[in-house]
Amino acid sequence: MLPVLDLSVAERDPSSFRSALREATHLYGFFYLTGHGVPNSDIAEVLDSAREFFALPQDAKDEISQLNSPQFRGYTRLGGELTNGTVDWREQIDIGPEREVVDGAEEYWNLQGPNQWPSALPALRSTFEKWDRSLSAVGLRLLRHWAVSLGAPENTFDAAFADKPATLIKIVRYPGNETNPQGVGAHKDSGVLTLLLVAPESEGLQVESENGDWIDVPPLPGAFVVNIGELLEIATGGYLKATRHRVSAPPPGTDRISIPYFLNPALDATVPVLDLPPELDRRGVDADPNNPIFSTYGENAWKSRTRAHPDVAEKWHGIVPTKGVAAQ
Ligand SMILES: O=C(O)CCC(=O)C(=O)O
Ligand SMILES: [Fe+2]
Repeated sequence: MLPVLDLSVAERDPSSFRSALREATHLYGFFYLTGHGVPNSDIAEVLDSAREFFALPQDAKDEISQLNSPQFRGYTRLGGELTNGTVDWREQIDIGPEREVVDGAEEYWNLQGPNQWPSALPALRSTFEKWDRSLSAVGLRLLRHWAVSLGAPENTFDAAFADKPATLIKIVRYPGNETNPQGVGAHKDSGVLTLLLVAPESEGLQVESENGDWIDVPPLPGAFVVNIGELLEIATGGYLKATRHRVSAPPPGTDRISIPYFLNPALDATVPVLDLPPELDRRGVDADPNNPIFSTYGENAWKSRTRAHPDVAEKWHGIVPTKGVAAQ
């Protein structure tokens, strides 16, 4: 089982929390987080809204189809997304920061703009705006602990997130089925840090271990599953690992609901590369020719968004993305 870290311990004993954080993300790139302070009632509210949305008739969901959005926001129906060039069997809403479109935008600046909200569920917007505030606070706290645990000043990562962080929230449902075993294919997250909320009893997430085995990650009540993204791997020269993970489709007659929260810096931010203390080994960043990792967040995001949603990329941007890994 993955390590379980209790963020409330960080208040009274920061150094043991930080060592555990560094070790868990060096060894696994993943851990469960308890003691995060997000109330159970907020957790229940986002999970209930997710269920309410997915229970709407198909045309009420398609009202906010991602195909309407040059910024890759809104609803993707079953079968509308690819990872490793293979179809993922999940439906989802993508929500980002609510900002003005950039005039004459090129490449990754095309990711900035408005969300689409379903008229059938007007409360969804305020529910997820509140969720964004709570989870960004948890994520930024974790980043300060990571910085210190790696021998850097506490505020090392603050600047990249201070102005216009490009957070992405997904609300996802994987229906059980017999024909499409890939809920989402194996991938690394492209940003800095992911806080994943999983509905109780929603199985299917697996994380790749050092020796290539896949470890099951069942939900732990009240805990987030936390993992690091490619930019923290870059920032630490590979000392911290962005680990590949995947979701297999649940058994027929059941489903999986999950809400990943991707804490990302500003689109044009470059996450600082740390000078690690000599005892921490910079084992190098994974070099996968199918998955170049860019140090500017927007470039990394543009790579994964256009690969995961080639229909939006082609319709609005006239591009046929290069093949490769992407799940966001
Ligand atoms: O749905 C999940 O539990 C994980 C989803 C995921 O890994 C992703 O969307 O990047
Ligand atoms: Fe992921």
